Amino acid sequence: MAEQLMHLSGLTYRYPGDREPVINGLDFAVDKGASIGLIAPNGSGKTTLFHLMMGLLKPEAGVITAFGREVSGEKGFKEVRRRVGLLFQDADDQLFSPTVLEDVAFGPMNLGLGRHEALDKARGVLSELGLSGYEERITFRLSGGEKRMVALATVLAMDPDLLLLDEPTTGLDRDTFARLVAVLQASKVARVVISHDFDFLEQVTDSLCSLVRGKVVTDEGLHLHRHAHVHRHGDRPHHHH
Ligand SMILES: Nc1ncnc2c1ncn2[C@@H]1O[C@H](COP(=O)(O)OP(=O)(O)OP(=O)(O)O)[C@@H](O)[C@H]1O
Repeated sequence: MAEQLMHLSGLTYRYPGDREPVINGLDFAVDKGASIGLIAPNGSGKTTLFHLMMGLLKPEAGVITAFGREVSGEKGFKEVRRRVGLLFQDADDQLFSPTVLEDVAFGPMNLGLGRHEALDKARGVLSELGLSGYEERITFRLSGGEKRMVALATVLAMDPDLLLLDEPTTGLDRDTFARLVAVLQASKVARVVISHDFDFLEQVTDSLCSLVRGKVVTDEGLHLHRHAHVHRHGDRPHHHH
């Protein structure tokens, strides 16, 4: 059996005051090297699932195992957050330093790198993402698409073992979209990607799942739907795995 990075079992979560749990007895495993697309309707609980995986929300039931250990308390999730990079749906939740370079260097410094090394690391990642020249830009004045790419840089700078990307293509223009696809295709880091774009998921993941009534489902129908969709609407050459 493949080595598991994370495993969720019987996970249940309900927002305060809600009658129905949005995540309801969910099972989900992310193996080493996995590349999973998560496509499901608005409000089905995708973002909630990511927040549970990061320990930002506490489940009312279920077990989360990460890197071979059951995680429950804040100490365990601190370790999870060092090794799992979450790209938030809203880049403004991710960026807080005055300049782009400071923002991207913050994570590596937090992981214990010296300031000089961390800044080098940050410059390297920015360049990889086509963001050379952005180092001294004022973070909060960037455009939506620029913010999203800088947010991705902050995540990649931490060399995560697992990437959780929440709608990473939102607000990206054609060229930036293509750059994101290229970066993800070149990366070996395990990933779960939330997107409503079948074509994008087809290019950057090798399996698909959905959320139905609070549970992860991986059915063949999804793949049929995907290919039908791509066949009808695809206008780019597709990367096949
Ligand atoms: N902080 C919150 N308090 C109460 N309810 C919430 C909160 N955040 C989300 N919800 C509800 O939980 C459900 C799932 O939300 P979630 O953001 O996880 O869905 P999603 O699948 O990521 O949706 P989308 O595709 O629109 O981003 C929604 O009905 C939403 O209204």
